[in-house]
Amino acid sequence: MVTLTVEAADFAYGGAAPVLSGVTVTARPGEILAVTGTSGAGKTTLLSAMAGLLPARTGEVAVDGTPLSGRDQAVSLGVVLIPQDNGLAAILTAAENVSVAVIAIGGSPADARRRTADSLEVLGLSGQANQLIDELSGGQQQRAAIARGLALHGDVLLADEVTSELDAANRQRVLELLRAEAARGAAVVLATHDPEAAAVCDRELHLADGEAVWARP
Ligand SMILES: Nc1ncnc2c1ncn2[C@@H]1O[C@H](COP(=O)(O)OP(=O)(O)OP(=O)(O)O)[C@@H](O)[C@H]1O
Repeated sequence: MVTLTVEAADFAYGGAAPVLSGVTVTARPGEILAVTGTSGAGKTTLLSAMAGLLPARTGEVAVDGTPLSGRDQAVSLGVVLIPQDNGLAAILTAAENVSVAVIAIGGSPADARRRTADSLEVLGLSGQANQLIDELSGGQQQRAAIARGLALHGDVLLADEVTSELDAANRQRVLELLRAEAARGAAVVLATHDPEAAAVCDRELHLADGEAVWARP
């Protein structure tokens, strides 16, 4: 079980003014932290920084006290990102997308087969396992990306707008799966503009006007 901390951090792209300034937040094991805000408020920016993809201009992002230096190191520390654009390889099947990711973090082929079948099943995608991503609907692709994220059994799970294309039943199922991830000890962060999704999270950090304030500490 690990804790991810963001300490007095500014996040910016290139030489531009910071998107977010003075952000301090902790993602704790066993909890779901909601990151909310309107479009463009900086939710993806914050999750990218938590994933090791965007360095802090000032301040620090750390996992159990180890400052993040890049995505590969974050992966080795157990930080899993389910990106907003799903990040799936369109020319692979749903099952291949999940299996390749499990093998990339050191899983055996047998492990990958088992975790792939399990994670696709809980997301209701067993019947689509061997379909190419290109052949899936937007909501099915979103669920395949979530399956891939769950199959990695991360210590930190960063979920960026993962319910945006889902119907009510699937949204409910995904929120329950995120809760189960927290229950096994993961620190879960959910970026969302959906107030109902945010409401089932343990705490809520709201982004607005370049700052992060606690809506529910
Ligand atoms: N790669 C980038 N280069 C430059 N600016 C960027 C980049 N990515 C995002 N931004 C800018 O950072 C700001 C925050 O964007 P971000 O994607 O983090 O917001 P968001 O809250 O996730 O929005 P949405 O809900 O629409 O996904 C926006 O003004 C955006 O234009």
